[in-house]
Amino acid sequence: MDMVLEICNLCKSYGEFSLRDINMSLEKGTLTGFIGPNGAGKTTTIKSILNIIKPDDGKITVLGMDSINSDLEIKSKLGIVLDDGHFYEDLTLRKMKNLIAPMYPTWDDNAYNFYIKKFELPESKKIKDLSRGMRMKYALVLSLSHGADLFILDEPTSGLDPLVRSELIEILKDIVFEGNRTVLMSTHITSDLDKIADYLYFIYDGKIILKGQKDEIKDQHAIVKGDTAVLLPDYKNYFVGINKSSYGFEGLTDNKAALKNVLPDKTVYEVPSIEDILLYYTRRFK
Ligand SMILES: Nc1ncnc2c1ncn2[C@@H]1O[C@H](COP(=O)(O)OP(=O)(O)OP(=O)(O)O)[C@@H](O)[C@H]1O
Repeated sequence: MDMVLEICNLCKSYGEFSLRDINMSLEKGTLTGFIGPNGAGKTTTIKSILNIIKPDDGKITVLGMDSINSDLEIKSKLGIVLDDGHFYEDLTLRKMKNLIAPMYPTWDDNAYNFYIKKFELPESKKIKDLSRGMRMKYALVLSLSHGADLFILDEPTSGLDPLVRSELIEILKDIVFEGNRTVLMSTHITSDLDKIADYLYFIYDGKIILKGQKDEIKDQHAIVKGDTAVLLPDYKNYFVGINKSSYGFEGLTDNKAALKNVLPDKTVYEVPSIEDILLYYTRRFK
């Protein structure tokens, strides 16, 4: 398997918060969703990958290179979209491009012109006059024009209206489509990942508590509903969490196959959304 990012035992502490033994591997040509509640450690992990902050421990290899020793070479091959955008606000899109292009030996002006048109960006507007969605698209155009192999995006869809969000999601889908480019994106908007993610990493309080192929995770879990009377005494072993009421129970199982053997047919099993999974795990660890 061709790995474009490998994180081994990454640790970083800020006072009471600790990122603990984060391990992550990204396979070329895939899109990985990095999810978790506020303050879980997503941005800290991403900033460690980008060598913006110094980890206390661990090793990060990006595109086969050490993240600290090969910082500049790695940056030239990354597409980065962070919340605190790194553009000169008073420049127009065209002027900003003219400033950035010479920094990349691989810059492709035809690609730039193609994507500027495709994403319908107004080149003569100033950066400060762009909407949030336009900024995201502009950052992606620049990354695509210098031939980035790995796209690292922190909350790219937050604050965007549903139409612009779905447009951006289509763009990200296209980016990985040919199998040569890889995307890691952190997000709170899990419905976006339901549509496009190949892999998921779920971080909670500085620790990865669930990871794997999205389809496998969804297949292994189920939202289960039924009459409380059918629950066996050891039912808790099968559930990540369960809510009971006078109408019956609803819970998330992390072992659908085993539960189906012990609970009767009239119990209902539904495919969980990523949001369901995130909520049940967050409540369990709270
Ligand atoms: N420079 C810093 N100094 C001190 N504490 C920090 C610093 N940066 C982050 N933290 C703390 O580290 C923890 C993790 O923050 P981080 O930004 O990585 O979380 P996150 O998962 O990206 O959250 P969100 O979804 O809200 O963006 C938080 O408790 C935060 O307050």
